[in-house]
Amino acid sequence: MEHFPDNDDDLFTGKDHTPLRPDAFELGPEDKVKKIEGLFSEIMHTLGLDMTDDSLKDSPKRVAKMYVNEIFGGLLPENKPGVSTFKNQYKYRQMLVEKDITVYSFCEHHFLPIIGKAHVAYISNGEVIGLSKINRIVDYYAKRPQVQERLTMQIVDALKEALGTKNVACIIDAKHLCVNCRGIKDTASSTITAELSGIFRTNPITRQEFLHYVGSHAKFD
Ligand SMILES: Nc1nc2c(ncn2[C@@H]2O[C@H](COP(=O)(O)OP(=O)(O)OP(=O)(O)O)[C@@H](O)[C@H]2O)c(=O)[nH]1
Ligand SMILES: [Zn+2]
Repeated sequence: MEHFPDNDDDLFTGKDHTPLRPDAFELGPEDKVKKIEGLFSEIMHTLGLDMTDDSLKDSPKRVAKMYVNEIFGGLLPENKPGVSTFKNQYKYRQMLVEKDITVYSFCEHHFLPIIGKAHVAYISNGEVIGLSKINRIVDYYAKRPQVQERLTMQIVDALKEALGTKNVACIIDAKHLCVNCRGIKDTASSTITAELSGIFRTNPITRQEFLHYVGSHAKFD
């Protein structure tokens, strides 16, 4: 079955995709920490917690710092990793796959963790990228309130832009704690998303080669 409609999804749009307000960066990181600290203290107080308790009193500040600088640090453009490329002087013409990249993200519906693996592939158009930069791109976009579909597309878009090729693919297999530990409480299920661009979308042999390397049994055609 064809899952990929023939539209312009191979084109790099330059869009970030995360729904940010135009004034998203009017407050600097330090002011954001201060504001979130006050708001989170209010949440804890409302839950009935004694905010003078020695163990609890610094939690709002801890949470605020963690939100702004750590788990949602990918909302700050200055944290976007530099992805300088260099010439493919070794003339390697085959697929490169960076597999089992750790994904720690947070679901934007419940603000609970999404934990899994990303597998990323590209075929060089003359430019190559340092391997660790692929992991860094995954981590940058993961550190936002996310849905897995958008995260997968952002990784592919960022690599298309950096490498100047549309021959990029990403599969993410992740557990959503909002599904595992609350709501339906299904601890076994995980979610697979696949963004396949260029030849990974149009050529079933290239697609199967990628799936073979990452050990996926999923069928895409
Ligand atoms: N498409 C998509 N859905 C997600 C993702 N992460 C969480 N969700 C789902 O978002 C949905 C939110 O549904 P709602 O009905 O508004 O929220 P809810 O009442 O908390 O839903 P339940 O989890 O079913 O209790 C849930 O079905 C979640 O499983 C994601 O990355 N992608
Ligand atoms: Zn959720």
